[in-house]
Amino acid sequence: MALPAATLRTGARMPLLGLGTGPGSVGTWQTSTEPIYEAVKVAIDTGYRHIDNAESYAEEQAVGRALREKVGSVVERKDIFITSKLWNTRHHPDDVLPACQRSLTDLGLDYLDLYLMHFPVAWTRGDVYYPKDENGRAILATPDVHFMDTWKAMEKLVDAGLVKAIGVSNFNISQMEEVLTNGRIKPAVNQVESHPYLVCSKLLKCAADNNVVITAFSPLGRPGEESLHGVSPLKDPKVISIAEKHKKTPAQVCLRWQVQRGVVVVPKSTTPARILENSQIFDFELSTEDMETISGLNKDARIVKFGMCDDHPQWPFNGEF
Ligand SMILES: NC(=O)C1=CN([C@@H]2O[C@H](COP(=O)(O)OP(=O)(O)OC[C@H]3O[C@@H](n4cnc5c(N)ncnc54)[C@H](OP(=O)(O)O)[C@@H]3O)[C@@H](O)[C@H]2O)C=CC1
Ligand SMILES: O=C1CO[C@H](CO)[C@@H](O)[C@@H]1O
Repeated sequence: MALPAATLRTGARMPLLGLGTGPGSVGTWQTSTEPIYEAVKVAIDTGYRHIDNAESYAEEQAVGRALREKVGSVVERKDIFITSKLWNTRHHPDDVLPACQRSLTDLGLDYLDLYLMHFPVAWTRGDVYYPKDENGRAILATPDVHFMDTWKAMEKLVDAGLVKAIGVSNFNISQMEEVLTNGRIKPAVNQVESHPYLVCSKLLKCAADNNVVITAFSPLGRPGEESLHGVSPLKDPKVISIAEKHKKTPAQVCLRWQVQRGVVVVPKSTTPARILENSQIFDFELSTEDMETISGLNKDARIVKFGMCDDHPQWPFNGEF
């Protein structure tokens, strides 16, 4: 099964559907990486050809084990799209190459298809992923590292052939424009939170005008953690009604709405039946009216806010998306 793909500014094809491997809200994390190892194998057997990773998920070794079992037998390396992300504690230009090399080693790869700057905010250097002070605030980098300095170090990863494309994540419109204007290499992708309650229409327009592909993270609104964040697009009566009309599930409707407007989705599941369910979104079409109804549900409701660093000048969520 060849899944539909977006074309990056590099000419590479990025499958519109990928498997998320992130650990969910801080505080809910599982200690075992076995579910992700199993999920990646199931996903590849199901036909997924895109896996979304990050150093900070602490799951890249498990993903790497799964890839080693599948790449070369079930799928060729060139036919699978692997993303990783540079974490907030690795923004110092001297830390960028080692961080990328570590992800490559853990994933067992000699190149990444896409490497994203995970957030525009630099935290203090070191191996603690969530460095916090006694008040629970993130310890910021001192001196600060501006994201353009980090970006310049990421450009060198492309020059060195370690990554095929670079991009950003959680960058608001003006931050994305800053990289577009000042970067020698322009960002191929901006990965942001998006679901029917966080539609990001202005960002999508700006991205389309500038040849940036948008990836939606938390595309299902992280069901199961609603008590923590109160965002439940899968329970929205209009989403449910559209799903019933198409004999699909609310999750499939949320994912279809994104891919039909050209947005890449990376739903996470470690449940084989849901991994399959989330892939069955290319055999039906939403009407123009369905698309508009879903876009009309926007509430600018954000799950991933990173309030622990909202005092940083580059904290993105007071800007436009
Ligand atoms: N760049 C960034 O800053 C961020 C990136 N991400 C990326 O995006 C991915 C997805 O986002 P995430 O926050 O995990 O949220 P999602 O919206 O993908 O929700 C994941 C949750 O949904 C459940 N689920 C999956 N499929 C279904 C379904 N068909 N019906 C009902 N429930 C379902 C899963 O449970 P189960 O496993 O039990 O099936 C899991 O608990 C992450 O894994 C990560 O790769 C996420 C957050 C931030
Ligand atoms: O990428 C991510 C950023 O931080 C989140 C914390 O809510 C992670 O869980 C997530 O997967």
